[in-house]
Amino acid sequence: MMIRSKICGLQNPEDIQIAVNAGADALGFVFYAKSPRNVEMNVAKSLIRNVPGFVSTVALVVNEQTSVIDQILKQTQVNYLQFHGDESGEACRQFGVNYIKAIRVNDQTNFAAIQEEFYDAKLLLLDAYVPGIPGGTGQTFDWSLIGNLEKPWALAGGLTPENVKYAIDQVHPFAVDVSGGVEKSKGVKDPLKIKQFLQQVKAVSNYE
Ligand SMILES: O=C(O)c1ccccc1NCC(=O)[C@H](O)[C@H](O)COP(=O)(O)O
Repeated sequence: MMIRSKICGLQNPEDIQIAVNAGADALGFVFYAKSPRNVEMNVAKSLIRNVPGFVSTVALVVNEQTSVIDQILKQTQVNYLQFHGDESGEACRQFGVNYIKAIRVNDQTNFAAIQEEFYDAKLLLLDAYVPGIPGGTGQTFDWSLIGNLEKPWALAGGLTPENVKYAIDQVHPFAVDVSGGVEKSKGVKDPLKIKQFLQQVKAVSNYE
């Protein structure tokens, strides 16, 4: 089966080009001022405008005001919203735009309740739970905590070119999502690691 991939935290046209050419299915843009990967609206607008068709663009937000999200949608015409905070299902669906809900998994995570709350999410994105950090932690989590999910889900959290094949073999996600694992330093993408990561994902996809 083909495993879908998203490269997250993109901030410049060069890295986008590398990711697109190497076959990324989706590109993530962080709209969260506290993140080293944050993109200003005008920059995001120009970056997203130049992403070719059939490559999805995703705006990441954390407990953001409705008016700001309205602006993101209006200015960038991004394809998906990805919610990383404590947003309810109702808060996520109020924009009438396809959305992804990030779930920071720990031993308290109730997968049945999540599936019910976010029944119309296009994907659930399972990420590491690190207190006080909403995402992009670079940490893996205990994959044995992943419960039954009927809807497609993406594995995130601490993935790298070195461990992504193993991770896919272990938990069989619909998609994988990476940020820190394809960086040289916090917030600075490494073109070689982006290519290697996507090559690894495609290699698994070919034999699965
Ligand atoms: O990247 C950030 O800084 C960030 C900040 C706030 C909310 C979400 C954020 N990123 C989310 C992601 O990039 C994804 O969850 C990613 O797949 C996981 O990150 P990583 O463990 O660094 O690969």
